[in-house]
Amino acid sequence: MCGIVAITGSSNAAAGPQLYDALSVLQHRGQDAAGIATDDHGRLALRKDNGLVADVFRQKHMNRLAGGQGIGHCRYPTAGCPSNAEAQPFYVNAPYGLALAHNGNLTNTAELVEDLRQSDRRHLNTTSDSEVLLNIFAHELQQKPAGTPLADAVFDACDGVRRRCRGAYAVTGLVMGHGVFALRDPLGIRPLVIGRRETLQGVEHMIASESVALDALGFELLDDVGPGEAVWADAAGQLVRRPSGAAHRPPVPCIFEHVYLARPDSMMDGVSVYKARLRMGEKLADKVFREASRLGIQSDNGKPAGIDVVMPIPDSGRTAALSMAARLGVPYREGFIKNRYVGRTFIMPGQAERRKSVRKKLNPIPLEFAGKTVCLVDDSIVRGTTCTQIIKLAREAGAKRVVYCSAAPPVRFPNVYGIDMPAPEELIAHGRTTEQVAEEIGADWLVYQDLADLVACSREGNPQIERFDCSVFDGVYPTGDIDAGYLEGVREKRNDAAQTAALASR
Ligand SMILES: O=P(O)(O)OC[C@H]1O[C@H](OP(=O)(O)OP(=O)(O)O)[C@H](O)[C@@H]1O
Ligand SMILES: NC(=O)CC[C@H](N)C(=O)O
Ligand SMILES: [Mg+2]
Repeated sequence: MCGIVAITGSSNAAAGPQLYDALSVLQHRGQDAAGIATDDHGRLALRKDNGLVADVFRQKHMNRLAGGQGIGHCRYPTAGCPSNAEAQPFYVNAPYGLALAHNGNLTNTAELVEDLRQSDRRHLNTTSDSEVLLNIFAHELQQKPAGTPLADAVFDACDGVRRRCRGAYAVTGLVMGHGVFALRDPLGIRPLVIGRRETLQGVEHMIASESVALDALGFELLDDVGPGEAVWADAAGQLVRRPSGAAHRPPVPCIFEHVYLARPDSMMDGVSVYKARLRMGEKLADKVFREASRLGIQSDNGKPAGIDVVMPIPDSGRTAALSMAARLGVPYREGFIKNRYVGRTFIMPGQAERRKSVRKKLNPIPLEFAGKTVCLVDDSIVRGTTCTQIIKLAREAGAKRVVYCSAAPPVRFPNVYGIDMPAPEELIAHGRTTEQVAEEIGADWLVYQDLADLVACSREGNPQIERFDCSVFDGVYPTGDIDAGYLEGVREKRNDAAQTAALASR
């Protein structure tokens, strides 16, 4: 995942600062690089670099990011390399001058690179799949005869992208001197929402990965961009939408957005992430009741499975822990305090950095642990970096027993749609039973959510969604183009050793 955004509108005299604010609200989606491109009366202003939003943009950059429309991106690298050359937005000067920001991963990049070089005679300067996507779009737009109304030409170019590109893509783009566009892949794997704001000067539109960005800037959530849908918005406040043939079908969104990636205060495809996480906690409590009775776990304190307290693993474990504690009828306690200046560890590149950061990020309050059976609740266990260290900390702080609960099922399969889980052997649950994972992480008892329950938690938010991308849990890749050879290629290119080497040479 990455965060993407676009803003345009009649009264929008200063898109730059607003894009900056939107990106800081989307920071949790990508901490590695950030960029903004604005249309300063037909002249492109672009600033991008590795780093957090607050570090990449200095006042002098903001002064240069003038103009009333533009796009922004914060990056979590999941394809190509972590160099600042692959920070986004990408730009090509023809036709019109185009900039593009992408969330997701293409799954046929190698073939597209060949086509772009051989048939389309286009130059690619990086290893980024997003640069490929921009060049496909640019080539398709270039094919439209002069005089075609621009929104139609952009929509036809989006048809071309859908025809040629496979995988997951939520896109915002800027057509210099004209307007902004957005596109979501035919399954709608990655999220994208449209917002609208009315001012005395007219109507403005914003398109963003998550609705929290709209909230923060005072835009009203109009709708989600539908699966396969293309959207055009211009400085005159016009919004035009072209649903794809598949748009009347519900999306197949990535369920991991609801588990971990998205902020809880976001709405995605009609689902409140917060409510979905509350339901996850309730279902997890039900699973604890079921498993405790199946395994005959005795209680020595009159509470379910003898659990004295429920504690969240900050931040993303918090919502599920809250409702789980209530359902179990057990006190909820904050046993770990988070250092607010350390970002998310899972989306950091490189395992060494992630491991160091967990300890810098979380510190226990010993009095909450001494002599107790503690139930630690996290949203998910992926590589096991967080839980292994946390359980050790809980024991050092005096916990008598550690029950570890994951609001998501075991993550056993790689992700190919824009989450950095490339190598199955790096996933702690890969090839291990729940009991073996418990032993590996040092838990006395480990409880995972069932997949059917997780899906039910998300579906309850929008029953029209029939299917989610649950590939990291069940190995079913909804785009239908992923085979063992492809997965092996991803593993080879992006395993931890390969990424550590790439980071060292960045
Ligand atoms: O098993 P692992 O490989 O450690 O991955 C899972 C952990 O990583 C994430 O936390 P993170 O620190 O990224 O973000 P958060 O503050 O939003 O919880 C997630 O919430 C889990 O705690
Ligand atoms: N996670 C993402 O959405 C990444 C976008 C793009 N594939 C990149 O690696 O830069
Ligand atoms: Mg976490």
